[in-house]
Amino acid sequence: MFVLSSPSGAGKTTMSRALMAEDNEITMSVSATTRRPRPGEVDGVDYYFVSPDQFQSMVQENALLEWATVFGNRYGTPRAPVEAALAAGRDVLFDIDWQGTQQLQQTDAASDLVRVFILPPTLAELERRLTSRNTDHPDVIAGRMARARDEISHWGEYDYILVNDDAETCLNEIRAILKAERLRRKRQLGLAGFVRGMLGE
Ligand SMILES: Nc1nc2c(ncn2[C@@H]2O[C@H](COP(=O)(O)OP(=O)(O)O)[C@@H](O)[C@H]2O)c(=O)[nH]1
Ligand SMILES: Nc1ncnc2c1ncn2[C@@H]1O[C@H](COP(=O)(O)OP(=O)(O)O)[C@@H](O)[C@H]1O
Repeated sequence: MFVLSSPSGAGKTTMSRALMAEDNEITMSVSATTRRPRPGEVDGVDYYFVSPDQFQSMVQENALLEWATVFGNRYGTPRAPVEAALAAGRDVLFDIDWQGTQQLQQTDAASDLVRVFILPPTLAELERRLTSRNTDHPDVIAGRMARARDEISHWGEYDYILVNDDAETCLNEIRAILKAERLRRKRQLGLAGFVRGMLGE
């Protein structure tokens, strides 16, 4: 379970899309949200766009692995697709905030979790990226900047911290983390059999 968190605008979506395009062992967890779609966002691909009532039903049916309120909207991870992907031996990529990360940390799957936090090079650059993304009203951008300090204050709860200055460098660092974490002994299923076979036991 590979988690990417960052203040809004630091580059999670950019990194997630690049990773998904090149790595076919990982499945993106598509969150449900009550926020409205941005131009170009596709229902079922970027998010499941749901009403507040639909979201509340998902909470009550225990259909979400974790959920949180961010910028006045509700966001949550549908449980079934994640459990199916993990059961099939696939890795799962989560673009979720610190609240969701803390909730995953409290589940039985905590030892499966790899938590990566992406920092912007500066707050001024963060604001520039939010503005140049051209997807949010200035009031919304101001709200996201106001929350950035709060989000950043949780950096100490993550396993890896990256500064997304140059996008390609940051992507390379993410690839390196993923590679190393996949090589951990506990994640190499079938290794014991491989070694037994090699030793002729
Ligand atoms: N806890 C939790 N946070 C989520 C989920 N999906 C998205 N988020 C977070 O909600 C915040 C806002 O996401 P979004 O509206 O797409 O804005 P953006 O990240 O600036 O593009 C980001 O910090 C996301 O990581 C989720 O399923 N659970
Ligand atoms: N390393 C980078 N250098 C310059 N611009 C970047 C970089 N990484 C991302 N961006 C741009 O910044 C904006 C915000 O990135 P995005 O991935 O949407 O952030 P998040 O998902 O964390 O909110 C987008 O317009 C994206 O193209």
